[in-house]
Amino acid sequence: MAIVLGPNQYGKAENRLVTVSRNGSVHTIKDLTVSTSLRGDLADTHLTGDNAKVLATDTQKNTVYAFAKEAPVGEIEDFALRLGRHFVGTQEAISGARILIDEHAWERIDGHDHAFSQGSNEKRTTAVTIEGSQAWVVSGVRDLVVLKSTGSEFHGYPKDPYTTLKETTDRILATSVTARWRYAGTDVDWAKSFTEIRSIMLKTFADKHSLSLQQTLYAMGEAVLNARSEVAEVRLSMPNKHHFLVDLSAFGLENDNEVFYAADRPYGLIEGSILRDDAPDAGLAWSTLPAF
Ligand SMILES: O=c1[nH]c(=O)c2[nH]c(=O)[nH]c2[nH]1
Repeated sequence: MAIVLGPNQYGKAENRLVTVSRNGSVHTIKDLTVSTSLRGDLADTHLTGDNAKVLATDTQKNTVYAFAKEAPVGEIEDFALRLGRHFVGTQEAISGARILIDEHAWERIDGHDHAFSQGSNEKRTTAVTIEGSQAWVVSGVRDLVVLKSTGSEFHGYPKDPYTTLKETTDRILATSVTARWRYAGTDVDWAKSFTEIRSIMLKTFADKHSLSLQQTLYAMGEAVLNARSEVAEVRLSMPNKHHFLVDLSAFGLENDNEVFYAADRPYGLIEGSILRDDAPDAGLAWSTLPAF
């Protein structure tokens, strides 16, 4: 029996980067969380502590901030591709890179030039993987919280000795969408693609009469693939944020689908992938990302 080093990567996680671009008194801000991970010929440092091939995580952090000054950050996918290609292209021992970026949204306060409010916790995300000269881009959105107060039913499920859930033809459906979509290539208008995919998912959530959150999840992914040819696969993770009807009968009150208890846990967790059956091979696109 021999003990060997398995897959490994290293980098600086969650660099918080905020940039201000000025056009006179009109400012634009970008608020990013950037994580870098490098892979390659890294056995020596693990086995003997020889760091000759280890680009320090501190250097990786500095590169993130220097790159933000040397050229406009632009779209998160472009920034991630720049960083990943730089590390792989300039460090002989480094054959691959994984760059994760979350973009935190800020909105202008009332059209103000340089004051902003953070309206929601929603994040635009990207995960770029570089291996040699190849690149894969998986972008997405996190913490996109949505609710519809009707247009959702749930019934027809098996009743076993432990089933207490009542069937319903009218319930609240609420979730916090984590979506990741894999692009077929890298020649993409990232900003336009993001905006349209987000809006397609929201419209489908709103319009689709739901018989289960699973059906809604599939419909959202299907709608994205039907409308956006640049996307090969969509993975969705959607907690069912249950809203339980409160029993008010003890007070002689009838609850006509008006008063709910919003439970925070436990929650149903509905996850799935929707893809084209002729989608190009995923390669390393999903490596080290959560399954959904
Ligand atoms: O849309 C739903 N899917 C389920 O699988 C499920 N299970 C459950 O208890 N409620 C729901 N709702």
